[in-house]
Amino acid sequence: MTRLRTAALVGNPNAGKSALFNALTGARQKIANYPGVTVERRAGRLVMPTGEPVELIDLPGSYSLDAASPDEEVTRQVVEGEFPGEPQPDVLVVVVDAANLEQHLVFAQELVALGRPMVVALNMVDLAERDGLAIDPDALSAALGVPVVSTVAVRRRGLDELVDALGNAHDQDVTTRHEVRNLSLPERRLNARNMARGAILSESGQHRLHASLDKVLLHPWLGPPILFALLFVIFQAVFAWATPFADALDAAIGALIALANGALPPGILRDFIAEGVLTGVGSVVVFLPQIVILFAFILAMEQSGYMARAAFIMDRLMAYVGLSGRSFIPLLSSFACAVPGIMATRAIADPKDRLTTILIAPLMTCSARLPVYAVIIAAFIPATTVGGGVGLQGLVLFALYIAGILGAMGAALVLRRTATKGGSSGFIMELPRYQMPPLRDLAIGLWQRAWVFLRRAGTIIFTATVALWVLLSFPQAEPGESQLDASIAGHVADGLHVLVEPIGFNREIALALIPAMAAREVAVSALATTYAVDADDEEAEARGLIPQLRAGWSLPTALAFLAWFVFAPQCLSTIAVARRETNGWKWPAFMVAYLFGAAYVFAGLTYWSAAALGL
Ligand SMILES: Nc1nc2c(ncn2[C@@H]2O[C@H](COP(=O)(O)OP(=O)(O)OP(=O)(O)O)[C@@H](O)[C@H]2O)c(=O)[nH]1
Ligand SMILES: [Mg+2]
Repeated sequence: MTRLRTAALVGNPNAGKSALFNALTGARQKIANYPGVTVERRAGRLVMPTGEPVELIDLPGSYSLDAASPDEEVTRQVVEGEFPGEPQPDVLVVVVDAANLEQHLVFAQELVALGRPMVVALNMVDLAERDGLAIDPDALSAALGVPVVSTVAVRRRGLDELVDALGNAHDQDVTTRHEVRNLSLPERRLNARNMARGAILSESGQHRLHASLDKVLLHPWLGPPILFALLFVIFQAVFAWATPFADALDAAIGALIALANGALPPGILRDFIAEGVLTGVGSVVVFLPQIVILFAFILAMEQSGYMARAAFIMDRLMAYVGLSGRSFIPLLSSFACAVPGIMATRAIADPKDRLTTILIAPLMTCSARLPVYAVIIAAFIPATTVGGGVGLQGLVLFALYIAGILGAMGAALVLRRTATKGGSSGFIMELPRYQMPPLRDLAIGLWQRAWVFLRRAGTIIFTATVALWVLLSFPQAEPGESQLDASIAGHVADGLHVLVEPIGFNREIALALIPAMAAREVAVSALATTYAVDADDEEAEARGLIPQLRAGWSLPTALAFLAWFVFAPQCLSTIAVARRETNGWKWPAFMVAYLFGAAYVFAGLTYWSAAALGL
């Protein structure tokens, strides 16, 4: 008996492979209630009851071994042992959705026909039961000729049995499975229907509630306004609910700065800690509550199954600009961050669709823009309500998100007629069932997002801000001279200022844009640090960023700054991932050029029209 070394989770999209992977290995892979979440292979360690470790591999969902999209190709390669640098998995764990059995058995048969040792995880039996379906795993096992174990990945049910079956499967006799070999697709479909019918013990049919929900939510006229209204509420909440928490964080950071100023002797170290670290990085950290609120909504929409409906609703709009609804999920992920968004395009089969989606993904308002938008809104947009208790600040934030979406749609429209010309493919996406988001998963997801944000603050934002502080602090100014004028950074800013002055940007903005190439939030920390370094005395320094902005910027400048960040591709990670996903520099270079061009034009238009209106 040889030792079991590797096992791979395979199956249709949204079967719960990653949920099983997380439950078995303790990993924290992203799971969400729509197809196409996992787009690359991930390995983790599963410890068998004997104490032996097994490498468990989570794979992208797939409908067959004839790969249609880049993510499905990864699955095919791993399953067939062609993935570079990786041996063929010893055992396949085929994950099927119990409530969608007929459909999932089509691919399962293709896998069985490979004649490899395998176990079937009959997952989501809880949802099947909820829908009034009772399924007999033994009947299914007899029909497929492989062991079948019922599981509920999110409640950790059936995991021990699955692990046992996995251990035994390694020495399976695969010679008894000839009957399913070499069937055509229609034959497999027919077989799947028969097998599913044979395994279903009872069916009471309680799909009605969900069907009627979809009648409303997917209604051609009702669906879009409902989606729109929901997004509107989210942005209202981001401002309304976050304020007390943000104020408390702000006060805490203020207290830390006062503490540092009191405890340390005047000098370079104190300035470094107060101006560079606490003021700079702190100015970004205060936006944590807003980020958390935004993600609470996004995660709940993903887990409940509503997000896939949103893709369905958007499909028509997407078709107008030459994209399919398939692009919606990657674009939606880009609201968190364009990096996973661009990776999610691997689930798009058509190469031109995929390229277009990559090129427009950075226009979706990622969470790194939230601090930039929020600080300008807090400084320049009064916290009043307009008609019927709608908060003006939330409204402006909503408008900025819409501006990003419209920008992306406009860009797609142009690209599809020029650079990525070609017919657009049809929309095929199954709609997942609705379900209450598991609170535990929500909490884990939120914690992960908060942690990503804080880690960025501690690494990339910290580094860029400290580097800027050094350039701002040396050489030191003569008495009476402004520190900014004297510094190296000030001289660099003078050069760039010439370029951006026509679009209403001042020297501080010009300076902040340089380190903000690393990440957008750095624009905020850079401004905070610049004003703190340049402040004449401690009192001016302690006032914080928002009063400095109010005192130093005109409204047209502030609006132009917002318009700039709707478009500007200020994120090195996005550029890097675009290079990786398009295998070269051509498209990322194109992306950066067109986005900077658009940023310049739209910031300029905003500045000049605001100025003309006398704002
Ligand atoms: N109720 C219930 N929900 C489950 C179960 N397993 C997974 N889910 C949910 O089903 C959804 C899909 O789970 P994932 O693990 O992301 O599915 P996947 O097979 O990895 O999907 P792709 O990566 O897109 O191929 C998520 O919302 C999970 O919370 C289960 O046994 N019961
Ligand atoms: Mg997955």
